[in-house]
Amino acid sequence: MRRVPSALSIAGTDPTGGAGIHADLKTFQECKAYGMAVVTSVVAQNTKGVQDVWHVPLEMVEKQMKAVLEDIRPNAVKTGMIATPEMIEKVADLLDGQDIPLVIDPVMVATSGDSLMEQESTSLMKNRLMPLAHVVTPNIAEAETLTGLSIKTQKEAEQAAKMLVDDMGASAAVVKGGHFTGDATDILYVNGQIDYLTAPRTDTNHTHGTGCSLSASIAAELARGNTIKEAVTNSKTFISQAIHDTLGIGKGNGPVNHWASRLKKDDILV
Ligand SMILES: Nc1ncnc2c1ncn2[C@@H]1O[C@H](COP(=O)(O)OP(=O)(O)O)[C@@H](O)[C@H]1O
Ligand SMILES: Cc1ncc(COP(=O)(O)O)c(N)n1
Repeated sequence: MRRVPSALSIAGTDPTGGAGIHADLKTFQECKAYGMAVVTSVVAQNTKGVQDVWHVPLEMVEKQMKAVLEDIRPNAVKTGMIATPEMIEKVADLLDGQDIPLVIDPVMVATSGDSLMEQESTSLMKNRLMPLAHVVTPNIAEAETLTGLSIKTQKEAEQAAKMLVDDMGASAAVVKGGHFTGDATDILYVNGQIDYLTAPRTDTNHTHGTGCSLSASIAAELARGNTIKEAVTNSKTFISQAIHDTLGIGKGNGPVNHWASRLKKDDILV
């Protein structure tokens, strides 16, 4: 019998497979963790945008989480889209005290610009979820909403990362620089130290699900027993390859290539 680490995603759906739990499960598999998923919201979306959202009733979110947790103890958990204040509270209550490494991707807006979180959720995200986070992974806009800072420079992104940890209680923060210009530089703040993780920017609009996939990779790496710094560094390599080796799927902002690192030329259909 083989033993593998397991990782759980608590997030919304994307029927085109590029973002949300679909991206998370693909990433867990690629990053060698057994993948599990609790659905928070069913989202009718594609690479062009979000058409509709249906929130799973609270008691069903709770039942899904309990079904997993009473049977299989995940080695790491990640949260993605948790849209309403009530759902944030419920998820936080169920994760509090579990002592499982937790990655929080504070999903607020899709790549298409459509909102995925109610505005009233921000304070609960800050007060209830953030203190439970081993790693929180906002993009620039999300970091601005959480900290109230205006982030135009990397120094300001550093300041936001420090606030998320020193003032809001996360153990580590990665402020992602995907929406800056120039190299794709993410700022990691952990153990009182700032690190810059830089990759060349790929000239593409196929970035649907980049944030989901990066945070899922960090969760899988933590599940495998890596330190936060190792997990974030390895995940940066994973996402950079997945963005660079683009698939060209969909009519809008297409998904990343989760199996880029092992895809051979012959596997590509033309
Ligand atoms: N065009 C790109 N080329 C290379 N890396 C990118 C590109 N766009 C985003 N990234 C990287 O993808 C990850 C997700 O970042 P970002 O796009 O900012 O998050 P989100 O999807 O949450 O908006 C980060 O590691 C970021 O640096
Ligand atoms: C269900 C769901 N969760 C998250 C995102 C954001 O995706 P991205 O990683 O592009 O920010 C999304 N479009 N849909």
